[in-house]
Order: sequence, then structure tokens, then C-alpha cells
Amino acid sequence: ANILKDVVISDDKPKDLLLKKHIDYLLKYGTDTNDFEFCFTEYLRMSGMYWMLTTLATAKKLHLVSKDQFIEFIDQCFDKESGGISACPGHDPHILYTLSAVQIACILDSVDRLPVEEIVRYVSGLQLPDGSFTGDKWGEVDTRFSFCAVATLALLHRLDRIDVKKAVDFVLSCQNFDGGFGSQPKSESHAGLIYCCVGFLSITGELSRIDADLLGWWLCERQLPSGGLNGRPEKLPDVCYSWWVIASLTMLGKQHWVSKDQLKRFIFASQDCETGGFSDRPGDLPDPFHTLFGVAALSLLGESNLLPINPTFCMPQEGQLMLLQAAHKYD
Ligand SMILES: COc1ccc(S(=O)(=O)N2Cc3cc(-c4ccc(C=O)o4)ccc3N(Cc3cncn3C)C[C@H]2Cc2ccc(O)cc2)cc1
Ligand SMILES: [Zn+2]
Repeated sequence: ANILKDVVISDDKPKDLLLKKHIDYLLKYGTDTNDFEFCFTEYLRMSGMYWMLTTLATAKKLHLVSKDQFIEFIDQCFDKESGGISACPGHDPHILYTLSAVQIACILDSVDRLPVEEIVRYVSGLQLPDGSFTGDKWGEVDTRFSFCAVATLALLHRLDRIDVKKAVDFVLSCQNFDGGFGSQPKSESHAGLIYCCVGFLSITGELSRIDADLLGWWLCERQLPSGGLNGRPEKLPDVCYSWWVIASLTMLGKQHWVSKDQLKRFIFASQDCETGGFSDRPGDLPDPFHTLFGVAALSLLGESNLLPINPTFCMPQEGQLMLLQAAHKYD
């Protein structure tokens, strides 16, 4: 008998969304600058800020933070020489953190305060002749960076500044026989990379190029008896995979292929009722990364009191954001 790796959810776990606790968890996070985890994650600080702000915006609590501190941080992380943005001052610029910074500026309605032309030059400079993208000057190629490139340029309305056709050809060359995608041609299918490639094809208007039924089947097979979703066969369920799989299925129009109620039960059970926040699975320590992806997945599943979130950009929908920002203006 094959040993199915899964978790058992004890009955004392939360059965609904403890939204107030998550807001308090995020607002408190990073106030204690000696906190071990806060220091350990300095190298991803810009992304950590995007994860926190997107959660607050989706919970309609953006008014609890002052936008200037975030815009100033982006300015301190802007690398004039390359036009790229780093995770924190003094670190090397990278496409991951350039996207996070542009997402933060969009959420705070401050795109006009970004060095747009320099950022566009940085991103388009990372495209290789075969259409693929490197993450930074050190040259690592990964389909994650193809997604970051088109997501950044689409948010700045500058998609015309790269060779989109070649970029699409490269991503399609990373499609596997199981319908999934990996980080490079011939790499193993993985839910996080499938999200990046489906998102990339959605932004470039080429979703019709993939076999949605074959990929939809691979994605809904990620659901386990606990209701949780894993990232690959034989792996444990994890809240962040809820987002990668559900966002991909939603973009493919097949969200109904997984059991929504069982998935919500797994996500609710992954909340920490003491400190607030979501962990990767019930009983583990929470972090801002899993807190965003737990709230974002619940938003896609129609949870009340949450703004609808865009499955491709993992940001509140444009219209909702403008309403929120308008309200923010008159605080
Ligand atoms: C705790 O160990 C890790 C391992 C990998 C990373 S990562 O930067 O390569 N990354 C994002 C990530 C972040 C956290 C985290 C803890 C505290 C904070 C503060 O904001 O953020 C935790 C995990 C994590 N991972 C690892 C992971 C998640 N679920 C299972 N695992 C093994 C994801 C990882 C890759 C990544 C995914 C999306 C993204 O936008 C950026 C990076 C970070 C911490
Ligand atoms: Zn995870």
C-alpha cells in the first residue's frame, strides 16, 4: 500500500477566519528588530513588505499603515547604476524584488513616484536571445523570472519593451508531458512554477496554447484527504500551495475541480489562534509569507470580509484597489 503523506486536523483547530488576529500579527511583525526571524529574512525584506501590504489591502485595512515609509524604502533600494531594485539597502538588485516594489507602489497608488523608465530598462535588459529571463546579472534562468518580467512590465504598461513572442516560445518549451511546467526545459512539474507559467501566459494572452484539461487534472490531483493541496505528488499539503494551485485553476476556469469546503477547512486549521498569522500547515509556526497566501486563497474561494484578489498578480482587483485608495486619501 502506498503511504499517503497527509496531515490529520484535530477538532480543536479554528473553523473560521480570525482576520483581526492576522492584522495585529502583521502590524506587530518587524517592530522588534532583534527578532531572529526578522533579521534572518532581511534578504527578502521588499517581498516581505509586499506580502504584508497585500494581506492588509485584501482585508481592507490599508489605512492602518503610512504609505510614505514604504515608498522611501523602495527609493533606498533603487540601484541607480542598473535601474533595478534590491530586497533591502546595500543588497544586489534582483527581478524578484523589482516586481515586489512595483506591486507595493501599485497597491499604495504611488506608481508616479517610481523611476519607471529605469526599471523598464533593467527588466528588458534581463531578457536573453532565446527569449528567457535571468533573475539578475549573475545569469540564473528560471520561468519564475519570465513571470516577474511580464508582471512588472504589465503593471507599468510597458509590455512592448521586450520580445514577447520569444518569451512565450521559451515558457512553452518548459511544458512537460503531464501538462505541467518546470523552471527550465525538461525540469520536473511543480505547482509554484505552474502558477508562474500560467500567469505568464495569462498576461501575454496566450493561455489557449496549453492543454487546460490535462493541466487542470494534474492540479486537482494535488488535493489530499485533509483537504489541503501539495505542490507535487507524494508531498505534504501546504497553505502556500493552496494559492499556487487555486490561482492556476482559477485562471484556467477550473476552480470548481477541487473541493472548496475541504480546502477552506485545511486553511482555517493552519491559523495560529495565539499569535495570529498562518503557518504552512496546522501546528507549525506562522509567517508573513503563508499569511498572505492563506488569506489570498480564501479570497479566491469567496471568503466574506475580503476584497476579491486577482489570481494572476496576487493583488486586490484594480477597481477595488482604487476604491480603497480613495478611502485612504480621506483618512
Ligand atoms: C524558512 O525557510 C525559508 C526558505 C525559503 C525562503 S524563500 O525566500 O526562498 N521563499 C519565500 C519564503 C518566505 C518565508 C518567510 C518566513 C518569514 C518571512 C517574512 O516575510 O517569509 C518562508 C518560506 C518561504 N518559502 C519556503 C517555503 C514555503 N513553503 C514551503 N517552503 C519550503 C518559499 C520560498 C520561495 C519563494 C516563493 C514565492 C516567492 O514570491 C518568493 C520565494 C525563505 C525562508
Ligand atoms: Zn509553503
